[in-house]
Amino acid sequence: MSAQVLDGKSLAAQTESELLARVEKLKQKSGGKTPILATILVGDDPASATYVKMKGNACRRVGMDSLAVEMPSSTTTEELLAKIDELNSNPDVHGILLQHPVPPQVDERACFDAIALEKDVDGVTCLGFGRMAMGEDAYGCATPQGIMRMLDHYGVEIEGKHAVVVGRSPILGKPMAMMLLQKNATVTICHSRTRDLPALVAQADILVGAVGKPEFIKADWVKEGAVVVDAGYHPGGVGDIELSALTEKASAYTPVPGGVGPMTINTLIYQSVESGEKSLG
Ligand SMILES: Nc1nc(=O)c2c([nH]1)NC[C@@H]1CN(c3ccc(C(=O)N[C@@H](CCC(=O)O)C(=O)O)cc3)C=[N+]21
Repeated sequence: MSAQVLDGKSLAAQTESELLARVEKLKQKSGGKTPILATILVGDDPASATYVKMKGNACRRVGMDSLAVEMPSSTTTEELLAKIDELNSNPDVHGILLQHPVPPQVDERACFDAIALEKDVDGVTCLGFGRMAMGEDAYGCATPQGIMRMLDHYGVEIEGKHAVVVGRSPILGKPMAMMLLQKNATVTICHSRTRDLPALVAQADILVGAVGKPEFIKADWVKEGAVVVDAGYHPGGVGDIELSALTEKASAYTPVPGGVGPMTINTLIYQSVESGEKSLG
């Protein structure tokens, strides 16, 4: 049997039309105001610049504005902290995205954590993570939250399932594991020191590839009927999982491109609209 495609691109497009209506309503209520997402790009990495541009474009498609902040690759932690402070106290800004990665001299964790909780629509702060992990109200980290929204939309059952997350990065694997745990999955987190990764992957009812290495997870490790989520994004349109060989074996999978990527951006925009509604509505 061939697998169900968890189409993130079409779900994101469908959600955008709902968001457009919500932003329109907010504008009427607030005398023409619109939610604003501030995007911060530090340095001149072309891939990061492209992603940030895509995020700004998505804002405009739903009728929001974005405020694009660009800082040179020589930026210090202090300079970036000062910029974040300024955006925190700007009442017209409802969300702040600090694009990862920042240049090596910048303390990325300190800068993420300087983002005010109510503006942390990308879900990168320790406080937001901790609240989410405890089941308290917080904006979820964009990529894993986008994956959760997609699993929910396509009716993938999570409770009681064995979810195996390969990768433990601060804005992907770690929050992903906590979100799946929150939905009552039994969660295994694998990483670079894990012994016998293939044997653990083979146990997954839900497999999440979040290692950042092209096709690192092999198709023949995966259990028949697994739900396969590929959060990797690499040049040439491949993910972290050998997906082409899985379209018959998995029960469902996220394509690359068109799966997790569009849902990441959509979640950032979705949460920015929510933040705008909280302060303008
Ligand atoms: N603070 C922070 N938050 C992030 O969410 C964040 C980040 N930093 N740094 C980099 C990663 C990467 N990321 C992607 C977003 C969209 C696509 C995406 O839409 N990809 C398209 C293909 C895009 C293309 O290359 O044409 C797709 O998968 O269909 C991919 C990757 C967000 N990230």
